[in-house]
Order: sequence, then structure tokens, then C-alpha cells
Amino acid sequence: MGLDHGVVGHEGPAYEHTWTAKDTMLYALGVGAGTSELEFTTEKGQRVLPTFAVLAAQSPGRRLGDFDRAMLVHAEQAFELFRELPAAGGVRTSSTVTGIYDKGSGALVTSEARAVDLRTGEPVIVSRSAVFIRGEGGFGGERGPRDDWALPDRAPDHKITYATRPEQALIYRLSGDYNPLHSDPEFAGRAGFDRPILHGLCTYGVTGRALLHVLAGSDPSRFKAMSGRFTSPVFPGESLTVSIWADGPEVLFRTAKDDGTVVIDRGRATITPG
Ligand SMILES: C/C=C/C(=O)SCCNC(=O)CCNC(=O)[C@H](O)C(C)(C)COP(=O)(O)OP(=O)(O)OC[C@H]1O[C@@H](n2cnc3c(N)ncnc32)[C@H](O)[C@@H]1OP(=O)(O)O
Repeated sequence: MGLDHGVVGHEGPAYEHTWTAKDTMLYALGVGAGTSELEFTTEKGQRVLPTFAVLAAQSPGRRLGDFDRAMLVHAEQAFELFRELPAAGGVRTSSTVTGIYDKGSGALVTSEARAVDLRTGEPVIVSRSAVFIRGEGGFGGERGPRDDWALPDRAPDHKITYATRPEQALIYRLSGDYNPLHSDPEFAGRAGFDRPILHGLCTYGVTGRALLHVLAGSDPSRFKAMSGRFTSPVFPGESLTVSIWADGPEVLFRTAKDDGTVVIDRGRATITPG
């Protein structure tokens, strides 16, 4: 039992991922877009939500060792997007586990994926993510790097609230993440949750929609980067409020539930001026 620390630093096999216009529309529905965002949810002049970049750059996960999968949660997610994604397209991705850190209550496993255009080889996406495996800390490793994100000491410049649907996770999972933590009450119970929780990347996508519409005039070509830390689970049906501090192209944000619980913290985004 335990994590395999030998995976750190080794690049996995290249993985090719293609997607169709239907895949990107289904993704938009999965992160809550609907009738007021038809350019993302229908084929008429279809464009792609920037946060789809994270899915486009995903590859089958590396085996990290022996542990209870129910104890693994998505902890952090960042991406850089070098150009607007096409409604249908393809990338070749190579990914590397970049670190396994000892956080006491758990282990933090960080990875980086680089995706290039399948046809031209040009860089399209860099995606950095971390998973937190509860109960796998305490192995005497480093705690890992810290960042200098600080909550601005002024009210947010923008606040926007989006509802999620009770069946949101059941729609989102059709974009390819069938982890039963998000659909199976028995499995979720084993992980210590009263009911299935929303995918972190669904919360991330809802948050990305808020940033796109409020700051980028709904233009995906202006959306260059986004990062954040998942700090608390979301249950499907809960509302999400994104608070945004925007002085210029570098943006800070936080996403919280109605009771004030912060679910994405330390948010940063880069949006170019229109
Ligand atoms: C397959 C699943 C996919 C999914 O989509 S799951 C759904 C999305 N994810 C979530 O809902 C996770 C929400 N986050 C949490 O529930 C908690 O958050 C954690 C369980 C991840 C950690 O909580 P705790 O064990 O109480 O940790 P601590 O005592 O707050 O912090 C211990 C150290 O861990 C660092 N840390 C805490 N949370 C995170 C995180 N999300 N990403 C990266 N690091 C984290 C802290 O900073 C600190 O470390 P330092 O002492 O070195 O500063």
C-alpha cells in the first residue's frame, strides 16, 4: 500500500485526443451554460468555453500507487491557453507527475500536461493540476511550494451568481469523468460525503463562464489563463458566487457557496483587454 514516489519526473506516453462540436456543446451544458449562451451550446457560430482546455489536455491518469480512490480529490487546477480552441479539433498531450508533497493530512500530487495541435504541432495548452489524497500524508516528504496569493482588502469589483442544477454532475460526467464520487451515493458515502459531490472541474467551468462573460465580453480569444485551488466540496444544486477583483489583465477571484464557504480560493486569471 502507499504512493509510488518513483513516478515523479517521468513523462508519460503521448496521448492523442480529438473532440467534436457535440463534445464542446455537451461540455458547455455540463458547466451550466444554457439558452442565454447559445454561441457555446448550439452549432450556430459555435465557440468553445476556455475552460474546455483542461479537458482537451487530459490524458489517462498515471498509476500513482495503491490507495483508496475514494480518498482522492481534485485540489488545484491551472491552464494557459495559447489560442482559442476550435469547436472540433485535436491535440497531442504529454504529461508528467511533477511532485508528491507531504501535507500531513494527505499527499498532494502535482502534474503538468502540454498539448500541441495534432496537425501543426503548435503549442495550444499547458495544464497544471494537483490531487489531494487524504490519509496518504505523513511520509516525511517536503511540504511543497507556497504561493503569495492574498485577498485584496477591498470589496470585489464584480460579483456574479450562477445556479447549478441538482443533476449537474450527471450532465457534466458525460464529458468523460465517470468517477462514481459524483454519481453513486454509496461510493460518495465511503468517501465521507452525505451524497455525491460536484466535479471540481464543473465548479471550475461555472467559474470560468463568470470570468468570461464579466471580464472578456464573452470572447474566448481574450481568455488566456486561469488557476485556482479547490477548498471545499460543492453539492449539485448549490449556487456559486464568483467574486472578482480586476485592476487590469491580471485578475484575482474566489468562488463561494450561499453560506459563504469558499470552494475555489486563490483564483487568478489573465484576460486581455478588448
Ligand atoms: C477525483 C475527484 C475529483 C473531484 O472533482 S473532487 C471535487 C473537487 N475537489 C474538492 O471538493 C476538494 C475540496 N478541498 C478539500 O476538501 C480540502 O481542501 C482538502 C481535503 C483537499 C484538504 O483539506 P485538509 O486536509 O483539511 O487540509 P488543510 O489542513 O486545510 O491543509 C493541509 C495542507 O494542505 C494544503 N492544502 C489544503 N487544501 C489544498 C488544496 N486544495 N490544494 C493544495 N493544497 C492544499 C494546505 O495549504 C496545507 O499545506 P501547507 O501547510 O503546506 O500550507
